[in-house]
Amino acid sequence: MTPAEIAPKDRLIVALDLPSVDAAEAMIAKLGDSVTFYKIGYQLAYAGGLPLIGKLADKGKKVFADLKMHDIGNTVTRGVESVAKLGATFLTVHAYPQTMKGAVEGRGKASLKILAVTVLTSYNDDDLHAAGYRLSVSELVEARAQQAQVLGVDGLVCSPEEVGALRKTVGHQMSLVTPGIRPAGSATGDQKRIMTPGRAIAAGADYLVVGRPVVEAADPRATADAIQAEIAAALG
Ligand SMILES: O=C(O)c1cc(=O)[nH]c(=O)n1[C@@H]1O[C@H](COP(=O)(O)O)[C@@H](O)[C@H]1O
Repeated sequence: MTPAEIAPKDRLIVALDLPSVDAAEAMIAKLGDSVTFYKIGYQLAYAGGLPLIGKLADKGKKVFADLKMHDIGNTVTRGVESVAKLGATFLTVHAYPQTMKGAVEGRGKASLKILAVTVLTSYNDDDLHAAGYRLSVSELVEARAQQAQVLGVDGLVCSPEEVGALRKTVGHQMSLVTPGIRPAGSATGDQKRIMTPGRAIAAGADYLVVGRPVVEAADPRATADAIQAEIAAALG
């Protein structure tokens, strides 16, 4: 699917960062038909949330399995083979060459798309240096994007700040999925590389991942609707 073909509504991915399947199902009911795409990450997956992938897919929703895999190549390959049977649209792995290679092998011809997490949006240059890297965030994102493209990865997770440069590197063949989204006035929390929904879309992001600003809102549905409206306006 080319970026222009993604419906504005399908560009918002709500992160179900919630402590239980019951809490997630209550949030899904609250959001109703406002939200078509959900993300299941560590908190919900480790609380028994993986079967929700199939349940949501059966209801016509799309699911991003944010399992951020990283292990020896063979283990990643076998793990991805298992996830490919669950009905998810996207699966994350960390953007290390062996990991990405193993993930692409595990995906095979399945419909699951592999997203490589370039540099987490809670990191800045100082955090990377503290972790032992010599490159800046923008340099490491760029290097990993090039490696991901060569290895046949389907898309990248990056901050909206890198989207403009990455489009030039990978064109429209790879989906660019951006967390670090903060509607004007919402709390930043632990995110360091952030943008508003409208600016992220204008920068060229295909999908926006939003967690706390929606699931911790007093009215999650109204917040999701407002983000959808901002996305639609930015697309013009
Ligand atoms: O892979 C991700 O989705 C991810 C990558 C990244 O670099 N930064 C990031 O925040 N995320 C996820 O995106 C979501 C952002 O949540 P909020 O900060 O609450 O909007 C969380 O579920 C994170 O795990």
